[in-house]
Amino acid sequence: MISLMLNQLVDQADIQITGSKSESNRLLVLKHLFKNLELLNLSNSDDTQHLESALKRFDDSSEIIEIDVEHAGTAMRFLTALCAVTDSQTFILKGSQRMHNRPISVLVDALRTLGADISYLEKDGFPPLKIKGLTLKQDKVSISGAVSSQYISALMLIAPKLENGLHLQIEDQLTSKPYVEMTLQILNKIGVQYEKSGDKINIHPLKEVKPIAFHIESDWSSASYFFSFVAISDDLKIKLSNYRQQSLQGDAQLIKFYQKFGVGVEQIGDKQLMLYKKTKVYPDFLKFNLIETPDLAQTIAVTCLALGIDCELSGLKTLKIKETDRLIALKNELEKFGAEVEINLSQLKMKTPSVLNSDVEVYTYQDHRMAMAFAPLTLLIPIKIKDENVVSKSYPNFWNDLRKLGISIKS
Ligand SMILES: O=C(O)C1=C[C@@H](OP(=O)(O)O)[C@@H](O)[C@H](O)C1
Ligand SMILES: C=C(OP(=O)(O)O)C(=O)O
Repeated sequence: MISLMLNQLVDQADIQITGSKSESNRLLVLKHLFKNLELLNLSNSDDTQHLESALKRFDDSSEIIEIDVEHAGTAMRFLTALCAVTDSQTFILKGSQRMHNRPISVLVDALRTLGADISYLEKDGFPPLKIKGLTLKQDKVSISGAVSSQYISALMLIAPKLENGLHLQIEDQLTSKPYVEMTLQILNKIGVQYEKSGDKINIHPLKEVKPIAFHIESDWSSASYFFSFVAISDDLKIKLSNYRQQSLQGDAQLIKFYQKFGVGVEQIGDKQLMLYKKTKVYPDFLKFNLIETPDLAQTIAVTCLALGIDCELSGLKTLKIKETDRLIALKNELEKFGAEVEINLSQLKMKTPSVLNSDVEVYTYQDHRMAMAFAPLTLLIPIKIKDENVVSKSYPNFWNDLRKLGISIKS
């Protein structure tokens, strides 16, 4: 447990966040498949490190290669597809207890349709998995986009290595769409050809890529906590390095969302953004659909709480199967501060209190984003955060970076 307290808020802080974990994890898989990629500004998140260590294990000579990705969702999903096409090796893919309760049958069924040999080792539909790598011959599959976009990205990443590429038909409403776009754009940058028309994606095979250096933009989901700090502050400025307003990451939509919270963004040169407080006039009520940006839900809910803005956040159906059931976790913790929160399967409605309760201990439910989303409340009241080390899943330097704002952090 740590106690956070505002010492003396600085006028301006310079924050350097490492590369996007989503871009990093896609590129690591592609580098494994195509070799010729040089990756700059790779994420230092646990999730990326788990994937990197897992990929090193592919050279093991053991009969069965056992890989543990702990809490890393993209690593679990991307490796499932990659192991399935790694001919003549057998893998056991497992994760944390939570990972063993995050569904994977949509991806496993799609890979089986393509000819993969995958079996469930415990509960049907969930990791751990046993995967016997094969050369997959099929090239057509339909897959639901409603549960997680990561299943679709996983298939797209191995697609150029399939003999005839892959014809994907996405069924149902696609969640987290910008992550699928990101995968397509990254594939395209390394030379993979594709056609996309409505719910159909056709990815062409590619034998090899020309040597290419890829400069990974810093992580927009991690930047969200600083947008929240600026929104809650009177006049804080934060300079973020390695960001562009035009991004492969859907969470760059933060700029649009945080305009409503009075945050302005100025581009400095090619690669830096300055966040500043533009206005202190906000609406009393805000409605956002976050189906494209689920990782921003917690940050936005806490900013609303801090600014006394009642809100209705929708498009949150997938929050239940992330690091924790984020809808329940949010309701529990927002209510500790005095908010009235109603949740259903895909929505959160909040009525904010006129004064925030103090002396609150925020529980984090093994979810990095619970810890980081609540931290900006420190600008208003001292708070305590339980199991603070969870942040390393995506942003290991988070607490050190908060010290740069003038916040004292004591264990
Ligand atoms: O593809 C990716 O890199 C991600 C996709 C999203 O997951 P879902 O598609 O499961 O919503 C997002 O929440 C996750 O943090 C990263
Ligand atoms: C949901 C997340 O990650 P993943 O699904 O990759 O575990 C996240 O980082 O918020």
